[in-house]
Amino acid sequence: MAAITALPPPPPIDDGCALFLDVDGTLLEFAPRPDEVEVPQQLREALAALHARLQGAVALVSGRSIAVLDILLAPPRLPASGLHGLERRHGRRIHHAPRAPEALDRVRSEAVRVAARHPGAVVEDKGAALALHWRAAPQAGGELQAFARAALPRLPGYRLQPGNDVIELRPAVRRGVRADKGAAILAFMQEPPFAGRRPVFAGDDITDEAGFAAVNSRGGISVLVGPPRESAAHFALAGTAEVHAWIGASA
Ligand SMILES: O=P(O)(O)OC[C@H]1O[C@H](O[C@H]2O[C@H](CO)[C@@H](O)[C@H](O)[C@H]2O)[C@H](O)[C@@H](O)[C@@H]1O
Repeated sequence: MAAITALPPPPPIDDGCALFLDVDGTLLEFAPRPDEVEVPQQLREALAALHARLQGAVALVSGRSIAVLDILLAPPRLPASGLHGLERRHGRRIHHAPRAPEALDRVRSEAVRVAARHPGAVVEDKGAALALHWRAAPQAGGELQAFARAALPRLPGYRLQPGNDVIELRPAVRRGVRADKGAAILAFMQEPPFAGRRPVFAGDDITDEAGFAAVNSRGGISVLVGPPRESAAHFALAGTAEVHAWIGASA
């Protein structure tokens, strides 16, 4: 990875692109809690217009579940990958995330008890994955991260997924294959209408680095959203408002 000083803004999205978009921190402004995000109507309209213009080659690639993405952003009901690449939907094809192991129930209950000591901390149940949030309770960050690290050995096949004021416990693989945002993007790129296009991916978080590497490997356009940091991305936008302007101008 190269150190980032000032990356240029991305070029316009043209008709030959396949567009992949992270959600929180990229399309949506961060909120204190996961269920408090606001979705501008103009964003829905821009996504629908781009979906039509790119002949369907627009997908959401998120740490959220696809079910939650549909609640937040549909219509349009876009192709999507959820849970950091663990699940994927394209048309009627659905690749489900692994089942949650029984041990996760106990870990979740214990996490809820830890979070309850810190007003504002949130335990987000994502099925096979568990997210521990401290955006509204910064003092809880150390304890929640320590809890997640200590719980990891009780969940064979799981890994830690650090993020923006959050740490997640989630399966590392799906059906024996590494699951991350890069793998999800490359899977979409094997299917029409994505295949043969130039991939474009915008994201803000550590989990998005796998997506940047994937589109870079295909000669695509990788866009870091937010303040400069070490990243594999080749382009940058300052925040969600700039993302909205970029995709809005291409819709
Ligand atoms: O890959 P993404 O689409 O960016 O999803 C990453 C995580 O986003 C959500 O958490 C983040 O956004 C919340 C709402 O703004 C915020 O409260 C939290 O601090 C952020 O970490 C979501 O809740 C997670 O499940 C996603 O994995």
